[in-house]
Amino acid sequence: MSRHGGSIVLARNSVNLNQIKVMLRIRPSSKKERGNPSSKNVFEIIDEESVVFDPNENNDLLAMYSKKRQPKNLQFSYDHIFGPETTTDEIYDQSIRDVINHLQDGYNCTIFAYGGTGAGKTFTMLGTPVHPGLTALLAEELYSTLMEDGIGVEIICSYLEIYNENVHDLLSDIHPPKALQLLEDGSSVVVSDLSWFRPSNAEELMSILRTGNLRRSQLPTDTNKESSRSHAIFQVAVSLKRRFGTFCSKLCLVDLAGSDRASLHTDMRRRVEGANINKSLLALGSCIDALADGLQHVPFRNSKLTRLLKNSLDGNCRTIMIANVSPSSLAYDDTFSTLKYAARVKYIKNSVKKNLVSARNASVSARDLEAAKVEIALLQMEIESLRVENRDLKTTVKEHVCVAPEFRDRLQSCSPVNEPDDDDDLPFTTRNKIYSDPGCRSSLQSSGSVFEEPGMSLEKPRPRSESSYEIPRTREPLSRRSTETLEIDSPKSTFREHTDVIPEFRDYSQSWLAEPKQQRSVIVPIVHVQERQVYRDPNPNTERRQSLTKLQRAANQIDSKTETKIDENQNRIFIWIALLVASFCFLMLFTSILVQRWVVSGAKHENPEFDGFVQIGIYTGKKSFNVGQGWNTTDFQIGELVLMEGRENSLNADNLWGTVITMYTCIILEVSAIILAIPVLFCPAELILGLRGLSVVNFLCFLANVATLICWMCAYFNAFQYNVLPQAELNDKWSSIGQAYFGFSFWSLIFESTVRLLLAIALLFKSIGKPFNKRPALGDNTISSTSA
Ligand SMILES: Nc1ncnc2c1ncn2[C@@H]1O[C@H](COP(=O)(O)OP(=O)(O)OP(=O)(O)O)[C@@H](O)[C@H]1O
Repeated sequence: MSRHGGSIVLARNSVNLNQIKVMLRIRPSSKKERGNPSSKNVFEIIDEESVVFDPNENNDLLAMYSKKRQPKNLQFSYDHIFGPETTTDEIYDQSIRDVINHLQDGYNCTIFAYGGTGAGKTFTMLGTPVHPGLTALLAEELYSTLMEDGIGVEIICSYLEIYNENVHDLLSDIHPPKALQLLEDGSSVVVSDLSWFRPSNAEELMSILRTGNLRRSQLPTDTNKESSRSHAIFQVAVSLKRRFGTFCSKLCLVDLAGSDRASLHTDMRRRVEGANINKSLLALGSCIDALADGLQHVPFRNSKLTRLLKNSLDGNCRTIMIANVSPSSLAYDDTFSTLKYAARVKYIKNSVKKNLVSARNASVSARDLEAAKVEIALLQMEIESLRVENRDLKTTVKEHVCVAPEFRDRLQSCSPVNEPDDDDDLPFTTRNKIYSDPGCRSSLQSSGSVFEEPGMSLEKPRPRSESSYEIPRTREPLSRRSTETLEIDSPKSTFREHTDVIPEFRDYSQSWLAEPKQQRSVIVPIVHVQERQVYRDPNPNTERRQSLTKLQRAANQIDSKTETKIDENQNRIFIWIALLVASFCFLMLFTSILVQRWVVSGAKHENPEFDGFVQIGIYTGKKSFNVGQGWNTTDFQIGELVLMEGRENSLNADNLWGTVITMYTCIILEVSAIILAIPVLFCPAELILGLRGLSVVNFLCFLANVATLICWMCAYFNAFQYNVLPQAELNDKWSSIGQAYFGFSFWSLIFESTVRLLLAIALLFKSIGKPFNKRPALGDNTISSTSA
């Protein structure tokens, strides 16, 4: 019972969540109202939930008998009454803050401000820079609360107005604004071609809102110099991914246009505007009446406003109505009308449900559809942003280029039109998995490790063996890049993991990009990465982790050995030179043997007119004497020299045998040096013999040469210096004592030995730090299965 006798309680308070929450906000008197003597306060606030409209004045008796209009003296109760002193912040704290929790729980929410023109709707919803409205406060808290979750939160927004019964997109740049269509979609209405934005923070959301406000139709009225001539609906869709599903909720913030008295306007445009505003508000009133009376038919289709607010009034939505009123009697009719509206709204019941899109429960219902619509809007946003990202990437790709055949091939292989032909031949599922990974390209691009240049010929890797492929070596200038084989046991690892884990890949891409563009095509790869399926661990996580650990270890080993790897191209040239030098040396040795002029000894006669000499080889010798009748030449066997009698120092057999043995050793080693150098040319050095092996062989050649030379020097000093002529010629007054000197064969061998020694040193020098003959065993630079 009211303390005001005769007043009627038109609204009752309720805590039912399905009911629309109705709040009354009485704004402070404006300057104009305060300055008007006929203006008086029409409210008496009883408590937080009750207010008396047009209360009886104290001099009741006088009023009763005077001709003055009788005060209505009506008491209204709402969920909350906010007096003129209450700030928007306080309203937010007391009644609006819960909206964030509802959104988080997956409930749709609508807050709409209702009231006559100049009653304070826009002030409440949007506010001013000094007094932020509910939208700003909600936006701030929405981001600060939801973004704490981090991953799985998406917020998008749209802003539209209904002006003269046309729906305009306030965020569209099209001018004049295009009238958008409303499409019936089951129980709800969708605005076609409405643009949605994804603000990343509250400030961005507010700037979107401000942009929309600038485009909103406004005109000054008698009551309000910035009167909104359209109904504005700002929508914020929220998607929250939770473990058990995705909550999709939507917040609608509605700032209705104030009712207008068309008769006050002479301007035709203003009259039409006013008529349309009133028409839509009337339609809203009819709907509220029908809903409050529980009628079967609610005339939502009578206006665009009611069609759009249908779900907020009659559907799955938690709705808050803020009835804005002026305290002044100057807005008496508007205020009374608003109070009645608000009181009727209290009787409307909604059916509020959570919008949970569950993977398990896929039954299609109205609320699922509602959630799906929000989801669709979010996905459309995502598509749009991906389009932009794709365009940016295409631009970036023109400046960055795929850095290695392996990378490029993989990128190529990601494309369905460019599947590698030999993919099926790959022995391991690992490789097939990588090649067929459709996310490969995007993951590579987003990793920032790999780039692709359109127009560049993409060559395939040259498999070294059926389970290996090529990747570029790093830390070498591109022009000197060589081939190496890297074995990595990575049965389940993706290519992305390769690029992430092996620093060489990244280094390569960086060095590649650092080179001038015209030089980039000179790519001589190659490191071979051999993927071997080693693990049979059924637990993919363990396997993956082990694989990554192994990759990391392999990468470290590559790092430490990079400096010691052989540049194959350089090696080939070097080995070619070594082979030519070795062949030349062998030629010298062969010529030495062929010429058989190791020692040449003069033969003097007592008669100085006579002349002669003896050429001494390994097996044979030749004597030439000129006794005045021309030269007389005879061959002889070296054996004869050994067995020769009458010599002061005979040429002993040891020297001869030593020469024969060392000479044969020379021949064998030199031939083998040539033979061994040939395969090294055509296979990786480490795999066959290695440079150091060749160096050793050449050094042995040198030693054999030296041994031969020593034999000859011994023979020279022991025998040839004294006498190489038989007794008969001695008797004929011939003598060779002290006249021997080294011949062509000896000097040729000395020259060859020197060259051979230099070659051996060069090979040794070149092979420093390289494996001796074979590449290291598999376990040395790969990770064997046991190492895990
Ligand atoms: N609670 C308040 N405190 C201070 N000033 C207020 C308050 N409410 C409204 N005003 C002021 O009253 C004027 C009219 O307010 P507002 O524009 O919000 O009205 P409205 O209901 O949106 O009007 P219309 O429907 O014509 O657009 C503005 O100058 C605004 O600053």
